[in-house]
Amino acid sequence: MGSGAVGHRESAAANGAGTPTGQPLPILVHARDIVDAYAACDVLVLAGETGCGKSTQLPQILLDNRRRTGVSRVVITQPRRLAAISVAARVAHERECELGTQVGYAVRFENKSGPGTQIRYVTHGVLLREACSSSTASLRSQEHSAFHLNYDAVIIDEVHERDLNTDLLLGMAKTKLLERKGSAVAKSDAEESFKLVVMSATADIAAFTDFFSAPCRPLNGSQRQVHPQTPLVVKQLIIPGRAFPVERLFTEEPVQEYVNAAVTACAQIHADEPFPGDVLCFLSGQDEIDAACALLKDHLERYLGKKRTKHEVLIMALYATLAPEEQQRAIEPLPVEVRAQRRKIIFSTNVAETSITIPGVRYVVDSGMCKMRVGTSASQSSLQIVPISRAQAAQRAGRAGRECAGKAFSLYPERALFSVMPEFEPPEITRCDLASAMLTLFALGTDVRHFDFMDAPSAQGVQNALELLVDLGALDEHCEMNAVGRAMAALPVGAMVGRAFLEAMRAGCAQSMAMMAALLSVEGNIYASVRPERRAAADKARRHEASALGDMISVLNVFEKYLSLHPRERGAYCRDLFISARTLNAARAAYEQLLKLQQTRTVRQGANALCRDVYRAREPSWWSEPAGGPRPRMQLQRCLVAGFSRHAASLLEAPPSSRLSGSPNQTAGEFAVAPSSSFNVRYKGLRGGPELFVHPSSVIHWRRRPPHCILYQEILITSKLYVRNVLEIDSAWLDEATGS
Ligand SMILES: Nc1ncnc2c1ncn2[C@@H]1O[C@H](COP(=O)(O)OP(=O)(O)OP(=O)(O)O)[C@@H](O)[C@H]1O
Repeated sequence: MGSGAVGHRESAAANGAGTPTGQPLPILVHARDIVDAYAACDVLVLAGETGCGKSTQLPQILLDNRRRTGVSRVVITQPRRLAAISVAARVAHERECELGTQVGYAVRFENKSGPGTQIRYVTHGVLLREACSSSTASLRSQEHSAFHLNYDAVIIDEVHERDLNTDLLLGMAKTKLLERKGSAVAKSDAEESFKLVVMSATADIAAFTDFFSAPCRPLNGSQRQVHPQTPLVVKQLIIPGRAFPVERLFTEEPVQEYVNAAVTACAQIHADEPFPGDVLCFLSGQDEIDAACALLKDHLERYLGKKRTKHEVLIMALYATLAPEEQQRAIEPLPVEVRAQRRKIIFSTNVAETSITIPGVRYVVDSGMCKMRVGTSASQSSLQIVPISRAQAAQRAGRAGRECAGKAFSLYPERALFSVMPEFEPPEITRCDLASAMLTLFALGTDVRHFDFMDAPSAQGVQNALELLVDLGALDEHCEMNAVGRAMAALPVGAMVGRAFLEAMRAGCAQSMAMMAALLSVEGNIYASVRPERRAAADKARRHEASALGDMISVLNVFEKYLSLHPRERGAYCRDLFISARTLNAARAAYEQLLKLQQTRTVRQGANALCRDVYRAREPSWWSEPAGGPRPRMQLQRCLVAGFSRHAASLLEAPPSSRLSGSPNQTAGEFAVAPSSSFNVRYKGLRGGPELFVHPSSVIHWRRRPPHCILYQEILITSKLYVRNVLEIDSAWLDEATGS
């Protein structure tokens, strides 16, 4: 291929890199412009309509034109694991190679790529961890940032989502590129010569262009310049045209009950719109999706009759925690021969919002709502159901026009796009607990105050995170990272879980805590969602393994039993207990990784330093077992307290019929026959804040008496502030752990 010519694989065309109608994807028409722009810049900001071919084609264009681009190894990030896996599978198919060879993927706890992989799809988090883990050498140097990536091209896809990891990647990559430009030393190795592409269908491309064109702007406004800064060459490219039009329809007025409205809309589409054409309906979370599946089934059976419903409609759910086989079933097309009389209706969270193509989908129903994590302090961090942004609405609608013209039915009036929805969702860095992000930065040798954020976190957010990290012992009183902090940063779990893990290493219960930490860190519920008619059976089965100490210990019981079984028996165990085999399998991978990490020097040094530094002022015997020997699980509970003390709450009042329990370990086995009235039992966070209620899914509701003091993993805000994944504790342990 001569200079200026743009390569295009025969195989890609043969395997569907074009549209089903045979016309090339818009991005392929502009391949030459892309190659030219990429060759001439440090950072390429690329925008193009949903479905124009960015995620699947761009890495291939760069690779197939390597003589001009110099790209022989490219990494491309996706916000979610489902997208990383499914797009990698599609590209492997287009390039006629086995997934994991030339084209592969890596998501947390799962790697399907090898040394020969040239196109690697990863989640943002995986790329960040890769950059950090190869940073040790650089940390010794004060001259350069410790951001190392062994790729020629780094593509950050769906950059409009602006999750925490994306923002860290953007800042680190910019600093690295500026350092390279300013450095007099010529670099020859690949990691020093990567170029960056950021892309999306719905990003504010001017903001990205400005960010990369500007010199480093540290958070504290200081003029810290390691090298004289030669500005980066930033090119902006907009790919015009979309593969297929999408007609967007809106309601006249806002709907009151959007789950019911979504079900009605799906039923109406089924009745009125021609076949073939599957429906993808966006709701905010698993509970809503389960309810919608059941409602739609009832609705269709009433109007069509059981037999016709069964024959004509396949109702499916799609969310992050679903077993991979079920996710696969939801996204794979119906056989061609049944498409003329059969329709798939998929209720999904935003896992299907960006990047992925669900073949067969022609209609989208958008509730306009999503779940978002908010709260800049760890104790107040919560999941809330909020209106989506205009960018998300466009992404959702875009799922209808992937293979042919489609329709998107929005369950909100058109005016809500401007009166209710923000243009973009607020970057996670401006609304979330920053502790884990700061650990990453400190581990990279970057003081957060010197970091070049695209959008600065609030001063309060930074303060909250620093305080938490000091409380957890990760930073000393001068905010310098110590051995405990370095160990916490090396663990692929949140800061609080990491601290509990180190505590357990010190206390001699690391194996159980590795299981617990894995369970607290995997995405998704251990308990699979159950149809209403099976709920009683599921409750009965689950109660068998449940602990009155709470949800954390109950799932640990289940996990221990699962691991003790022969792999052949595990499937049946999960089915009998209505447990998600996929989540437990992911937890097993995480558990094994944590056991390995526990042996590493950094982590061992962190656990040793706990005694030396963090507990130096305490009685040396405070950790010793109480007279009468250890009580079951007590060690573990106390270690969890050390990590989660900010998530402690005490009972405000007991229901009239209940007496307060005494010591937590005297309550085991005290389950009532039916769930208690404790749904209304109120708790108050020990650090203040609003009243909290235990989530209805908690085993705490099976107890005769609610516990006096609890820890929780997270807050979920729906009609009330619910705490989820609850553990009973003794309030005295809090004083021990916090040294008060
Ligand atoms: N798994 C698949 N099955 C069938 N067609 C697919 C599949 N994946 C992609 N395509 C086709 O390739 C086109 C481009 O997909 P791609 O994901 O590259 O687009 P994109 O520009 O990244 O979209 P978005 O901005 O929505 O992520 C789709 O519109 C669709 O026609």
